[in-house]
Parts: sequence; structure tokens; C-alpha cells
Amino acid sequence: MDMKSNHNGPVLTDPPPMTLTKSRLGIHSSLYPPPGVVFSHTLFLSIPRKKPLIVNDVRSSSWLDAMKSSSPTHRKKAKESSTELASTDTDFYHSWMLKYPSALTSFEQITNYGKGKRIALFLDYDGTLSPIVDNPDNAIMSDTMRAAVRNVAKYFPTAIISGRSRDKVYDFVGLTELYYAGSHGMDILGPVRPMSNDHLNCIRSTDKQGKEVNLFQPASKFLPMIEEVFRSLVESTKDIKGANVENNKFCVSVHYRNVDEKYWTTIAQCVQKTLKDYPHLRLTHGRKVLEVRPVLDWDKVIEQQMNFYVGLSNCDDVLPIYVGDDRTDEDAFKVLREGSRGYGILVSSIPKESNAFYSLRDTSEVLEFLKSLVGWKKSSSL
Ligand SMILES: O=P(O)(O)OC[C@H]1O[C@H](O[C@H]2O[C@H](CO)[C@@H](O)[C@H](O)[C@H]2O)[C@H](O)[C@@H](O)[C@@H]1O
Repeated sequence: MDMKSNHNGPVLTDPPPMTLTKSRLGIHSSLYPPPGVVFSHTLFLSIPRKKPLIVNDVRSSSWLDAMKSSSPTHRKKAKESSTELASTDTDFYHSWMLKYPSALTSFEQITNYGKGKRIALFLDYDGTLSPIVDNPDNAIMSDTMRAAVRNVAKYFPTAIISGRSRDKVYDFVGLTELYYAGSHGMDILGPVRPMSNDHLNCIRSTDKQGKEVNLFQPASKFLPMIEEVFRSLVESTKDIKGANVENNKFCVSVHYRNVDEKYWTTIAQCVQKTLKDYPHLRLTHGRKVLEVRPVLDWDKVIEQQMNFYVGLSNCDDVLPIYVGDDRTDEDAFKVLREGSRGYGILVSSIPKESNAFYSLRDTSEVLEFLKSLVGWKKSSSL
């Protein structure tokens, strides 16, 4: 595992991603040249390397820079929602949108590509379906958004992908007709299909309603380690006012949104100290959150997720659309972009570099986009 410093600060990375092909995604589109490579059914869980983890010293400015840039501040957010946006900010946003056009104004272009294909929707939860709030337990989804998600799922296979534990995100969304992927895709529950997902090393299980389901947990052996790390981080951060450690089953979130900025280094030091004892875990940055997760080949995890939902048969006609706001969603955007396979849509009210194709400003635009998809589907099937 290498330690790489980029403009976002230090991120512990997995081995360099293998070249992605459409056939590796297992779902092809006639929009792009045919791959000519046969999809392999191998299980992709990579074995963590024994090499000791090298973590950059948290006192280096890159850690703090990454932490500071991980989400707009309250002041910035207030300004963004104001109708009196400074004209320079507006200009900056509009020039950024030339690179990441609005998925609403480009809707016709997206649906033109989607004609004759099955659109599969992947929706992030926090910041995409529910607005970012100070307390993670209060990230409630509006009834209007729930109705829109329920509606869209009638027409397109729809999955909620979250960094949270699967149970927690299910409790927030509460729709049985969806697929749920918790812990950034390390915990997926889905229906049993004919020609099942056996090649993905799924196990049969039953859901809360007692229905038979497929369960995909590529990081199950990390469970005791994550539990241990969770307890250790709760203990080491207990005296930092505002710090909140969330157990997301196969990963742990250390929130610093409510911590005074002068203690951010202390938070980072706690995480760094813990990670030193666990070379098979890595750190990623989210929105005012440090996330500890297993070292896995993330391209493969994402690839498998997509195969899990859409299946491998008749997959040439699938167009995946992934909507998300976070740095962790970038992994999925990258897989879609590099495989020239589908569209990433970044939800952001501030300009930022992304692997997405399109953008939406906030959750209200996500709502509008979902409604538009339903409207388009209804009118096209008349
Ligand atoms: O993949 P996601 O569904 O976007 O999950 C990513 C993290 O989301 C949550 O944290 C974020 O949202 C909170 C509520 O709005 C906010 O308080 C926090 O600052 C954000 O980072 C969740 O609590 C984390 O566990 C997820 O990893």
C-alpha cells in the first residue's frame, strides 16, 4: 500500500487499479466500442498486504488541508443558499458547470443515451437524498424525497449505496423495494435471482421480513478488527468535545464537524495512532469525517456491486447512473468514466474536481432529477 499525497491531502491507497474494461464491469453499452474481452467470474477480494502502513504525520499541513477542504463551512453554505450569491462565486460555479453540466439541463442528452437500455440507478444517501446536518443521527430524508425514490424504483432497478451500516440506511429510507449497500458496498443485500449471484460469493440469508435474499459481504473477516478499532477510537476521542465515532459495521467514521478546529489535529492524531496498529486498514476523507476501512481493491468492490444489482445476463443494454456527493463516490464515478460505461452525477453546490460527467447542485435538484426520470419513462412508454 502506498501513501500518496494529492491536492486533497494524504489518502492511503490500494494497489493501483487494474485497467478497467467494460467487460470487467460485466455490463456493456452499445454506446461504446465493444470490449472483446470476456468477463471473468472470479471473486475479487484482494488479500491485504503485510507491508506496514506508513501514515503521514498528522502535523503535516496536508492532513489538515484535507480535513478543512472536506466540506463547505456553515458560513459558505449559508452564502450558497442565499439568493444574493456574490457574482464572482456565481461566475465561478457557472464556468465549473461547463465541465460538469447540470444533469437537469442535459436531461435530454442522458435519456437519449438511455433509450432502449435499462437504466440502473445508484443513489448515495447523505448529502444526496438527505441534506448534510450536524448530527448524523438526524439525517432524515423528507417524505417527498422518499416518494420520489419509491416512484423511480418502480421503473428502474435502484440501489442506495452508503458509507453507513446497511441497517441504519435502511431505517432512514424504509423502502423494501430497493437494494441496499452499506459500508460503502461491503455489505449488500439483494434478491435471489434465477442464475443466481453464486459467482460473487454471496451467501443465502433472510431479510427482516423473512424473505430469502443474497448477502454479499466481501470484508466479513474484518468484522472483529473493525469492532476493536471502533472501541479504541471511542476511547481515544472521548475527551474531545464534539467528536463522534460511528460504527458502520465494516468501517468506522470519526466525525469532526462539531469539533473546534483547533482540536482537529488531536482528532487526526487519535486516528493515526490507531491505524499504526492495523496495517490492513486504511484511511479515507469524507465530509468532515475521517473514515477507517479495510484495504480492499475498491474497483473490484464497486464492479461487483454493479454486477450484483443488474446481473450478468443481458447486460449489454444497461446504463448505470450513479448520483453522489462525497469523495468516496468518486471511486464509482471513476469506474464508470474509465469503463466508458455510465454516468456519475456529482451533487455539489461548490465547484470541485470530479470524475463525474454531470452535476446537480443539491438534494432539491436530485429530487427534480428523479421526478424527471419517472416522467420521461412514463411518456416514452405511452
Ligand atoms: O455514503 P454516504 O451515505 O454519503 O455516507 C457517508 C457518511 O455520511 C454520514 O456523514 C455525513 O453526513 C452527516 C449527516 O448529514 C454529517 O453530519 C457528516 O458530517 C457527514 O460526513 C455518515 O454519518 C457517515 O458515517 C458516512 O460515512
